Amino acid sequence: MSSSARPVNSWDEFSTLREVVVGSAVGARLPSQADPSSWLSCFPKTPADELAAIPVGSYARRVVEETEEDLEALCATLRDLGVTVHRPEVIDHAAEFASPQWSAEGGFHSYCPRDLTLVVGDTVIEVASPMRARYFEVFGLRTLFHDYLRAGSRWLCAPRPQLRDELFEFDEDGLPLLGESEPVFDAANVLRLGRDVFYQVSRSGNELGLRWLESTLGLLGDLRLHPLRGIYGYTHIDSTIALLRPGLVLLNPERIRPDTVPEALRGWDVLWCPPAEAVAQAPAEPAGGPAPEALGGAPEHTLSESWIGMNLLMVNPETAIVESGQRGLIKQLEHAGITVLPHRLRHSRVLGGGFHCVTLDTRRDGGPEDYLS
Ligand SMILES: NC(=[NH2+])NCCC[C@H](N)C(=O)O
Repeated sequence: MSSSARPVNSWDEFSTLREVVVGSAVGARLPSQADPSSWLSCFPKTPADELAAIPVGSYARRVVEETEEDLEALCATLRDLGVTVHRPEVIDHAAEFASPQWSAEGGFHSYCPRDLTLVVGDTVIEVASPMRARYFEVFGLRTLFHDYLRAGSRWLCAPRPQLRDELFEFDEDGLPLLGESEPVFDAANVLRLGRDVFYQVSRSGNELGLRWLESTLGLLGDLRLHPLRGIYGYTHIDSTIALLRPGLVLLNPERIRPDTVPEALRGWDVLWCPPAEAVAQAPAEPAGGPAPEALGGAPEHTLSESWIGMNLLMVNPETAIVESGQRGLIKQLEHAGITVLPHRLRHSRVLGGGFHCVTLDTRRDGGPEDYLS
């Protein structure tokens, strides 16, 4: 982890990228789905009687090694573009841990730094994720956050969540829901647009989490928080909406219709994402990894839907890093004047993250602009 001499500054999803964290698949594992918080975060559409068929534990060696290759290629491209790149320190995701109310047989991964940390301007915000297995994941970034603090950044943490069983509710079909017994949300439920911030209320971010973020943003400046309800009820917002540049947004047509485009974005030009193109996922066979139940990621049990293909990273308002198999999307972006740098991310569905998920943009050129007037 190289120390950073500059404080964070990140107000949006598209201005020129200067510094970033790129996640890691080292030690990645799928936690037991017997835990309601894992079931809620990982397979919320899977009925209880099908959960047992999902292999848990360490991901297959091939998934990890190929993902690390893909992430290293991403890092090389970003460094060639002059971006300072950080990686998480290795966390023992196999370590068991517990709170007075629950125990976890192990962690998850450090593949998606986007999920647990929100950067708004000069402030690092550690969020309160509803997923128990992720409770200590952010510790892999603490050395970097200490550097940011020394460099002048502000650093806040959401109320430490208890994640008691009462937070995890179930619908009439017995499928998991997120309750309101305490404020919780993943940072990937949030998109930043200068002085405007979008928060998706869903199974990965509740109304109390929205209220806490609203109260906190009020400390950071004259910011406007836009709740998004009824668009996508599941995990994270970044395979539903991608802010490409001021005035241009990529939307998921399976989740948003012209008449349900968020009010604040009406008047923006919309690219409707073409159907996601299947990317070969790891086979189900174990790879002889350390764990007998090594997870290959049977295609029917992936953490992300196919729309993860629209989960892209803007490195500046004219340049995007997109999964190379998404040929229709690449053509559409290029037609909109965006240069696409295609990259592989072979196990994005198995591991649950695309190029926006696997990055945390800590310094960009933009500021608290008003892009909506
Ligand atoms: N930051 C993230 N990990 N985002 C992943 C979102 C994936 C979303 N649940 C989908 O299946 O489309």
